[in-house]
Amino acid sequence: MTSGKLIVITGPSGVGKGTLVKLLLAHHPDLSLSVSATTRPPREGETEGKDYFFLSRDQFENMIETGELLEWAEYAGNYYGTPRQGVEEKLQAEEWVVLEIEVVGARKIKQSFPEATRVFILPPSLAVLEERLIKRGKDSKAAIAQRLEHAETEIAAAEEFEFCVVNDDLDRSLVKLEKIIFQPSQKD
Ligand SMILES: Nc1ncnc2c1ncn2[C@@H]1O[C@H](COP(=O)(O)OP(=O)(O)OP(=O)(O)O)[C@@H](O)[C@H]1O
Ligand SMILES: Nc1nc2c(ncn2[C@@H]2O[C@H](COP(=O)(O)O)[C@@H](O)[C@H]2O)c(=O)[nH]1
Repeated sequence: MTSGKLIVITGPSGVGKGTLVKLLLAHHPDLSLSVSATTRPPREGETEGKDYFFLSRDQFENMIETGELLEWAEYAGNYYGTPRQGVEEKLQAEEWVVLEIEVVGARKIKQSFPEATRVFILPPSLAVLEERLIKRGKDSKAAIAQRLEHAETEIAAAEEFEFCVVNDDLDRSLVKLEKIIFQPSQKD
C-alpha cells in the first residue's frame, strides 16, 4: 500500500455490511477498521473499544462540539459517529481505513474526503432484508420495524454513491467488494 485511502461501506441496517467487512478484514489484514462511537446501549456480546465506544449523550454531544468526530448522525434514536483522530492518524501513516456507517454519515464523508471510495450495499429485496434482521435476533420487533422503514429512504439514495453491490450470495459480494477496493478501474 503506497498511500492512505478511505473506504466507506454503507447501506441499510441488516443488509450485511458488518458481515462483509469482517470477511474483508480477514482476507486483507492490512486494512484497518475505524471503531465508531455510539450512544446505543451495548448488545449482548459487544465489547467497549472493539465493537463501539459506548458513550452517554452528553459525552457524544461534547465530541460533536469539540470537532472530534469526522462525521456523525442520529439513527433510530441514538447517535453514531466516527472519531476523527484515529482515522486521520492512520491515513497519515498511509493506511487504508474502512468505515462501516449509515447513509447520512456516508453522505457527509464526501464533503471532507471527496476521494473516498464509497460502496452502498443493497439487499436483494426488502423482504430479504427483513428476514436478515429477524434472523440476526439482535433487535426488538419495534426496532426492526423502525430500521426497515428507514431502509426504504436509504435505498432510494443508493445512486448517490460511487459503487453499489447487491449482497445476495455472500462470497460473490465479497469478490465484488474486493474488486471495487483493489481494482477500481476494471469493469466486470
Ligand atoms: N449474503 C448474505 N446472505 C444471507 N445472510 C446474510 C448475508 N449477509 C449477511 N447476512 C446475515 O444478515 C444478518 C445481518 O448482517 P449484518 O449484521 O452484517 O448487517 P449490517 O448491515 O452490518 O447491520 P447493522 O447496520 O445493523 O450493523 C446477519 O445475521 C448476517 O449473518
Ligand atoms: N454515521 C454513522 N453510522 C454508523 C457509525 N457506526 C455505525 N453506524 C451505523 O449505524 C447503524 C446502526 O448500527 P447498529 O450497530 O445499532 O446496528 C448501522 O447502519 C451502522 O452501520 C458511525 O460511526 N457513523
